[in-house]
Amino acid sequence: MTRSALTTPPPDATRPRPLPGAPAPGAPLGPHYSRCFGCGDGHPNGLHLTALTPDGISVVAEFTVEETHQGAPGLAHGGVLAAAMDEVIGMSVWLFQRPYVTGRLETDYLAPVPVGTVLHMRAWCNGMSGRKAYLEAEGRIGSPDGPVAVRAAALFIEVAMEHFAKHGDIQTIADEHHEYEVNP
Ligand SMILES: CCCCCCCC(=O)SCCNC(=O)CCNC(=O)[C@H](O)C(C)(C)COP(=O)(O)OP(=O)(O)OC[C@H]1O[C@@H](n2cnc3c(N)ncnc32)[C@H](O)[C@@H]1OP(=O)(O)O
Repeated sequence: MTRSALTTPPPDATRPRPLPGAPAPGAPLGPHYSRCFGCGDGHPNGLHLTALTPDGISVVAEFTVEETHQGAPGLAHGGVLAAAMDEVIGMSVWLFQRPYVTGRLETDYLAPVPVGTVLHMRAWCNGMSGRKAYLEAEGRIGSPDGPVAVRAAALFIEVAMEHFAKHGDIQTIADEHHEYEVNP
């Protein structure tokens, strides 16, 4: 992965461990918000990623590239692929039970991704330091061992729940996020 210093963990970063209460290995991860463009099952034209964690600290997910995801004829749009990578990385940082947002996302496109492809994605954390989490993801064509089409590195920043309460409906957040105590 070609990455900048901004998405490279500093020497003092710590490796995350599975937290008590992490989803059981292999159990499906539900959407963090039903209207989320990436994972929401109530979104009319979102990406509808489906995901699980094999180990409580990383996530594997599948994204089926549809006609509505095209950029060039028959091929996935690069921004849509970046959104899918952002989402799977966001799902992985979600395992640490603190609210994070994307600060920076770097993406390498290695091969075109045709409509009809199931992109097998994997995201993991390379280190955490203070409010910063340094994460990485890859997307493989057709199977978990298929050719790598996309790689991403990201810096996520921990925020207070007020970050979401300012523009979102706090009751919806409370209803959908039992992981967090919501005190707007
Ligand atoms: C409960 C529901 C969960 C839903 C999850 C959904 C997740 C998402 O959809 S994320 C959406 C896309 N992302 C966003 O909208 C984020 C928009 N950005 C922001 O809100 C702010 O810029 C935010 C929160 C990232 C940082 O602001 P703030 O809290 O004031 O912190 P700030 O002091 O600027 O930065 C903290 C540290 O991060 C670094 N940093 C912040 N942004 C970046 C960046 N883009 N690149 C590199 N470093 C950065 C700063 O340099 C600083 O470093 P240091 O502590 O070493 O000086």
